[in-house]
Amino acid sequence: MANRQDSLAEALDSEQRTVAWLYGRLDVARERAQAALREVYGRAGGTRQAMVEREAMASEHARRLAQLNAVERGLCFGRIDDASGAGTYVGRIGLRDESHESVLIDWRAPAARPFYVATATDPGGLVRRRHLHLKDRMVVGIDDEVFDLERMSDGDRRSLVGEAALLAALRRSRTGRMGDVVATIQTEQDRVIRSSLQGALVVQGGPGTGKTVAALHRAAYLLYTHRDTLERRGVLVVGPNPMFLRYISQVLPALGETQVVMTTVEEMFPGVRVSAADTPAAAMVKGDVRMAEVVARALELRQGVPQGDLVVELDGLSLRVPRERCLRLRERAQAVRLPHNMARKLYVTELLKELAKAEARALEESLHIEELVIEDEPELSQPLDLEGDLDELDLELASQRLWGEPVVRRAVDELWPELTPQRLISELLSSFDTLWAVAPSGLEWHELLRSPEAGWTVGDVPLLDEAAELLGEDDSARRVAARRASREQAEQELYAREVLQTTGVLEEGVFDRADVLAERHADDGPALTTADRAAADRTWAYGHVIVDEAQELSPMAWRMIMRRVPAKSLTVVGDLAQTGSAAGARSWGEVLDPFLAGRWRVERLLVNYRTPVEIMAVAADVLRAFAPDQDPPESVREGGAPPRAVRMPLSGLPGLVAEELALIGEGRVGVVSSDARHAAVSALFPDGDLDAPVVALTVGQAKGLEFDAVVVVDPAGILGQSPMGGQDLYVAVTRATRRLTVVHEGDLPEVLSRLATESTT
Ligand SMILES: Nc1ncnc2c1ncn2[C@@H]1O[C@H](COP(=O)(O)OP(=O)(O)OP(=O)(O)O)[C@@H](O)[C@H]1O
Repeated sequence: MANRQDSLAEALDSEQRTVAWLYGRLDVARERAQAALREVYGRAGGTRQAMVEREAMASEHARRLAQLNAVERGLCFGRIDDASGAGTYVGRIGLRDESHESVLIDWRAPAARPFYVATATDPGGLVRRRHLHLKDRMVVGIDDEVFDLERMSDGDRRSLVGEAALLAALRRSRTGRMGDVVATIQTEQDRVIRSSLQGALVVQGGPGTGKTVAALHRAAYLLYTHRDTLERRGVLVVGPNPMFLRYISQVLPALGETQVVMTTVEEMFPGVRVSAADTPAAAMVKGDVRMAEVVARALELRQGVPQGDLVVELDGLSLRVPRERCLRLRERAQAVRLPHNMARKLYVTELLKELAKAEARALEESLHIEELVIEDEPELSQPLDLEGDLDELDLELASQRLWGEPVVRRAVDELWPELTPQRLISELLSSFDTLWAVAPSGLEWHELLRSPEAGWTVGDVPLLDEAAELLGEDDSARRVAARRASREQAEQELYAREVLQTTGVLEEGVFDRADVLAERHADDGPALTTADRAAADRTWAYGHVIVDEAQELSPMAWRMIMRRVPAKSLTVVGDLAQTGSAAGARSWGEVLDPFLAGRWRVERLLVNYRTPVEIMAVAADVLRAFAPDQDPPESVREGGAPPRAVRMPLSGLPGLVAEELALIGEGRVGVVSSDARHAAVSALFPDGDLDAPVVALTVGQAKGLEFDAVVVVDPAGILGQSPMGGQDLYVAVTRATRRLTVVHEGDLPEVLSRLATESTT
């Protein structure tokens, strides 16, 4: 025994020396990046070109420095030994020694792959995989997995240590934020992470199978492997709600990646803030793919269709353009297939010419010129043809003059108005007549009717996006402004640097400088990084898009997402058994085939790293009842507290939650209730944000999150709140990592009968 402990101490000691040395290399790399950054900012003046180059170099050094700072915690977490006895260290970043030999392998590099994929049956040349546990810069633990004991030295055999690193990681209390799992990525997850950038990858898996965490590591892997393409085009992560984005917000920065744009469907239309909710029936209709046709037809109704002849009264003249003529102009404008606001220019130009001719005709009529006969001047006696005499230049001048007349402008605007997406959609959804005229039969369009003042809903966002595509955006003004802003920014930076230099602040260190830069980034000034520019631009084409909780997206939302990624390089992450939205997915083929025609692949994750076996048994009952074609995942953890049901009024919740808190120690409690009970429950736990010990949520908000203990309130209400109530209950009971309590006032739903009700106070 003593012998074994000595060996362990020896092994820890030896690893400590290596780890300390690796941290030394990290410090050197940081000093170099700082010096390089300082040197770039120290350079004075120069041409604009030189300034631009300097800015690019400074960004690169600053990025490197940020990356080196991000990897401080757990720099090195693994070691793989092959039969030759050589050990390779795996860490969050790659490092080299003075002679440029690799001393730490980046977890994303091909050489690190054996660390993740070696198994007892297929060790891939490894004899041992070792996990190192660090606290600050100290090695505090070691886990070994041996693949070939025969080929290990005696010393190494004696020092074998083995609490599974994965289980240790899973046992930790939840902090309210998802952490990275670089040290314990499992083989099936590694396949997801390193799957090719090309095409669409669907990651289907039950709750807690690590879909989200694998997708985020995949983002970091893709950025590492295809840095050139993806830094230019950017990577977008779409999550289900802002709370979820906050929950996952620390994963990528901890992996040294800060340039990924994260958003939700509700935030995907710049300038629109969602403030209302749809009924399930309205959400269903808004998400129906036929809404694309509804929007297009509503727009067509706004394109040059007068009720009768167009008549404009101007200075006592009636300018008349026959309806037939207006319709022909409309046909011509539509034939060029430009977006509405651009085709408008064509229509307006032609219509003004028609009005100019109409004016000439009206003038002729008013003067009765055709009746004028001058005896000796037969030339002049010809009936005058003012309209026929107008040449192109006359028409143009007359058009310009007419365009200056408010009455003409009003008439033209009426026929082919310049529209914003907001106006088109708001007017569509609040007009019985328009909806009635444009909706295809079978679509429950009356569910859409709302007042013109109603707030925007999540379901409106894809409709607005659809409208924006059809309307087109004249972004020339924006591009000119961006160019101007970029010039101003370069000048401001030069000024800031000169100020820093003259005041000597620059010499105090790069972080002072970085602060100045950060301030500038926060300004209204120009966006500098790809991520900044992409996030502000609705029409940005991303290099890769990751969609999480993808089963919730409606067909209309998919159309919007697909526009953001013309190359169709996507990671689609979800679980068809958890679909809560009435407009959500029932099968991946149904969702993706309209865009990808079968060109997508699926990876399945089957192991649940979150929910203990005992709780998963309850969840499996729910799944069997409501989605019998879906299989629950297999839990790796067992021995959790038995899940329970408690019958009691809501007033008893604070006491019960306090009990749960005491039982889990450092961790966090999530109180997940039906929509109907949410207001009352959140009044009991008012300051529940993600970092608080207790947070009250609806099922929709809890999607994708996890807590040490979960209290599900009003299961019957959850089941009844929408046509997907069964799936909602499945989501609610799969959020716990350790303890599950179901609180009910009435009878416990049959599907939860496995839970014995504890008390009836
Ligand atoms: N390889 C791993 N090592 C350590 N922890 C892991 C690993 N894989 C997953 N986990 C942990 O398991 C939990 C569930 O992961 P995650 O949230 O990614 O699952 P999910 O499939 O997205 O779940 P849901 O469908 O419920 O949203 C997280 O705490 C995650 O950190």
